[in-house]
Amino acid sequence: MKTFEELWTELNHKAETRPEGSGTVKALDAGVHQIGKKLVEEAAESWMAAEHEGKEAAALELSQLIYHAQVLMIATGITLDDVYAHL
Ligand SMILES: N=c1c2ncn([C@@H]3O[C@H](COP(=O)(O)OP(=O)(O)OP(=O)(O)O)[C@@H](O)[C@H]3O)c2ncn1[C@@H]1O[C@H](COP(=O)(O)O)[C@@H](O)[C@H]1O
Repeated sequence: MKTFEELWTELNHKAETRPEGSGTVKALDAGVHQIGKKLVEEAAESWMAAEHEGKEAAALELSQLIYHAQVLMIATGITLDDVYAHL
């Protein structure tokens, strides 16, 4: 298990060190357009799971939505503080 901030630290480290086999590095190389498509896909899957599949399935999809949101932030140079400023 990891927290939002722990995932953020891990993904930024992956982006900096670019380890072999990292899905995050692959996603960043694919670019903002592809990352955005995954974000929308996971948002839709979160909605469908919440409405039809129950809490556990919805939690899984939401974790993937958070992951892709963080990847999009890294790809565009948006920091946690940039986002937190709007909460
Ligand atoms: N939390 C996640 C996470 N959530 C989702 N995903 C990615 O999102 C995909 C899920 O999308 P789908 O459900 O649509 O599954 P899919 O259609 O089979 O996936 P694709 O074919 O579209 O890749 C997964 O295959 C992963 O590529 C994640 N990839 C990584 N993480 C975390 O990020 C960390 C770093 O990952 P790497 O960069 O791969 O080392 C890991 O330790 C994990 O904690």
